[in-house]
Amino acid sequence: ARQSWGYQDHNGPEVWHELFPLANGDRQSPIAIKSSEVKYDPFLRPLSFSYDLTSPKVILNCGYAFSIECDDTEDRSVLRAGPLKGSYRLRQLHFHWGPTDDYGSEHTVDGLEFAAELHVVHWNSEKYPCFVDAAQQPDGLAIVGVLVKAGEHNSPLQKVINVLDVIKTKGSQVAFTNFDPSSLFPESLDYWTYHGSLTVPPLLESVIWIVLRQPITASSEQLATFRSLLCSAKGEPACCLLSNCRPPQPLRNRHVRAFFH
Ligand SMILES: CNS(=O)(=O)c1c(F)c(F)c(SCCN)c(F)c1F
Ligand SMILES: [Zn+2]
Repeated sequence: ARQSWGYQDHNGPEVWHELFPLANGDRQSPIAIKSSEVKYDPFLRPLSFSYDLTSPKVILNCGYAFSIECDDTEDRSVLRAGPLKGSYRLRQLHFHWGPTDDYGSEHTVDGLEFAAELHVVHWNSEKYPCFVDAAQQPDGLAIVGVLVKAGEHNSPLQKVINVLDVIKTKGSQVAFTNFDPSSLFPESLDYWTYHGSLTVPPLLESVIWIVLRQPITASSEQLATFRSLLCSAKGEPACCLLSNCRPPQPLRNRHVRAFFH
């Protein structure tokens, strides 16, 4: 069968459109945020979230990233307000990164690339019965994006990094609970918001993006641990997951709104 998608030259973001035509859609993510072109929207509200420490259940290496998967069978961890109507249930969180500390975020701000980016994924549990259905709808998902700058050691992140050696190969997973995803948020919850998509195939255009203005930091050693994960399964020739970031996509007929002046 044809190689599935990935991040190498032969199967990376530049050729995803061959298998996933939505790659050339008109509300693709990520985007390059230009602060001079965003519009302050006085009707945007502060973000409101409440996360239950026991929602996270496992951490897994899915081959193109590692993710902390949460129990989303009931409304225990939700995101509300901000640009959203109704409440969105926490599903999972994961990171994107690059081969060096110089780039690896997906969203960029005024041309600035960050070392990595955290995505906290939620789905509209008021309107849709499950994540898979919500992911097909224009208002189905809400993802909080947090930019990660290389710098100071990040101690809440270290709890996640400590288990990465146990999920080195694609398909491996380990129990991971008693964790508060908001421990990874920066102090300011100022955000930009726009309508976009998943940034991996199938690139579904179902995401209300909420990108926090203030980056968090992680040390170079912590970022290097991300790159030591393997995109190969156990028993296969080892290949490191050096980068899993999609470059910015055309804004087309979209506006980015700011919660702050
Ligand atoms: C925005 N980042 S992303 O890479 O496109 C991405 C993922 F990696 C995800 F894993 C999920 S959850 C669906 C799988 N269980 C998601 F909604 C999502 F949008
Ligand atoms: Zn992501």
